[in-house]
Amino acid sequence: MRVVLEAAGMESMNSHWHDSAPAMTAYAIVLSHVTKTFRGTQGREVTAIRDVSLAIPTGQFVAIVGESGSGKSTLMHCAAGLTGPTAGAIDLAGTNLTMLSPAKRSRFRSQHVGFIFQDYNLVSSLTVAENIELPSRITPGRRASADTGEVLRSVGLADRAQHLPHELSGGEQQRVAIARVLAGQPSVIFADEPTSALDLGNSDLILRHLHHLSRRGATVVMVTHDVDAASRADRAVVMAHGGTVDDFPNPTREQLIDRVMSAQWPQRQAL
Ligand SMILES: Nc1ncnc2c1ncn2[C@@H]1O[C@H](COP(=O)(O)OP(=O)(O)OP(=O)(O)O)[C@@H](O)[C@H]1O
Repeated sequence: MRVVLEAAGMESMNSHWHDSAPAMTAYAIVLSHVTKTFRGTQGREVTAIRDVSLAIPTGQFVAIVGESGSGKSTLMHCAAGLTGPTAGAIDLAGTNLTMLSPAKRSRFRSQHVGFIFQDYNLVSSLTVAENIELPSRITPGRRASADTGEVLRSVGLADRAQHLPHELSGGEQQRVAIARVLAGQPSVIFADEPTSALDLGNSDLILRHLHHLSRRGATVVMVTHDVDAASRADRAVVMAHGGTVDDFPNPTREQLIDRVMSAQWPQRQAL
């Protein structure tokens, strides 16, 4: 572990995670000094994340938590290879993403990575079953998918296979998105605010599935501003102003509320 942390330049930031980490040697994701700057209209630049280093062991369920604008989505998009960093290096599932062309990066992503988005991202013209089978049908080299009926049963939607997404509630659509990930069996899963539009029961189900997936060996990165959801992860990395400011193993809701608020709004102490 020390070797990778040193490579990522992050020994001190992760010291308490380091102390309690299980004896894992493999890392699914390593970000080394990653910066992402967007050039907006009229040439104005916004640096969304700055010099971020982070190492995520294989099989860990990690939450990236922080206030709006802190850089969570940008970090996730860089780590998943959806966008290239301005500086720094990203290693995902043993492959240096920054060395790949956009086309190769896209192929790599479709073979190894699963996504769950806040707005479900289902293809509206395809049935629930077709949405679940789509990634393995269009991706050469993708691992054989699990049985569609079986994964639908596991998310409580066995009787909805032939329905279109608009015939389902938001919670049910997110359960289809989880079923799609279960079917594709990716080694790394990125979830961007997967529970923010859901009621308590559906949120709980999604979080249980994410936890279960990580226990089966998948690495799960969940971006959220919901500290309740984040406290269900093995680890929470707190972001503020484009950087990582803390890193909690087995985070509690109270720890996260306090750290997120003090990082983003230091002036509140004076009130
Ligand atoms: N394409 C872009 N062009 C210009 N600026 C951007 C772009 N994407 C993000 N930003 C800026 O980068 C910063 C971080 O944005 P990001 O979406 O990563 O934050 P976030 O923590 O995910 O926020 P939220 O929780 O509201 O989604 C913000 O100031 C945002 O305005």
